[in-house]
Amino acid sequence: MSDVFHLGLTKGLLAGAKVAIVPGDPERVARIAALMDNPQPLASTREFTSYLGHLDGNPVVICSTGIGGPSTSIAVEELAQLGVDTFLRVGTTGAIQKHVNVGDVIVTTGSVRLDGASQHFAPMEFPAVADFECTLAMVEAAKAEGCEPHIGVTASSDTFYPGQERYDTVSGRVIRRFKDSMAEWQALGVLNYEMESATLLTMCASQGWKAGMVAGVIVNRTQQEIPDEAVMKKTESTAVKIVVEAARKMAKR
Ligand SMILES: O=P(O)(O)O[C@H]1O[C@H](CO)[C@@H](O)[C@H]1O
Ligand SMILES: O=c1cc[nH]c(=O)[nH]1
Repeated sequence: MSDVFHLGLTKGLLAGAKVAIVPGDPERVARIAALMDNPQPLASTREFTSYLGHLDGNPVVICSTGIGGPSTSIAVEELAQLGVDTFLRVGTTGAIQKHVNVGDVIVTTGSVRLDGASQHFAPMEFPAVADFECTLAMVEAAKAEGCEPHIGVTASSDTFYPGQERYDTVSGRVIRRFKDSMAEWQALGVLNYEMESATLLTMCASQGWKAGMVAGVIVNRTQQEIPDEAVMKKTESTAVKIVVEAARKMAKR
């Protein structure tokens, strides 16, 4: 029987893992686990697919969050209930700065809280900030992988379309709040859009857990809206290698 409400996991299944890798996409979980020793599937419920793997003998759990803050908040809370205290998100992302290329990697130091879920954990004045050690581990792993990562602020939105100011929709419009919002984030030096880091980083920073975030750039919004499949696969695979090496380092502590 599961020890938690949604994930279908028990403390025993996690074998004492303190570090979790948390991608959005459930299909990414097995690909991450394949880079570890003795990968074992654990559970699959709703958007939450989980595996256990080992890095230098240390257990690391991989569990997908699904898309967006609400399901991310469930995955993070239940993994913490099972003893995890360090969360490394690996995702895909849309860059908004001209100098950030498709195929590049972004390590997030903090997120603009364009979500709703993070406000259930801390008031808006509280920063969605990444843990320094996790961030350093991500940056060092990226460099070891031969990437010079972009390091900075991410806009993290509850919605893929209006919150990221996309007009390629059926209605072709966004509400006033988001009109010209991309230009504003660009002017403020924000690097990219994704959908889970505001929730993850706020939850962890406000509860004494560690969290970091790395993402592979699959589109640049100043150039194109639809990603190329082959480029997307390659970029995701680079980000996955980086997060596994960062997890190796964090699991050694
Ligand atoms: O690739 P993942 O981790 O799902 O991350 C990004 O991709 C999804 C949107 O396509 C959102 O979850 C966003 O944050
Ligand atoms: O543009 C993008 C690409 C991936 N994920 C997002 O949330 N936005």
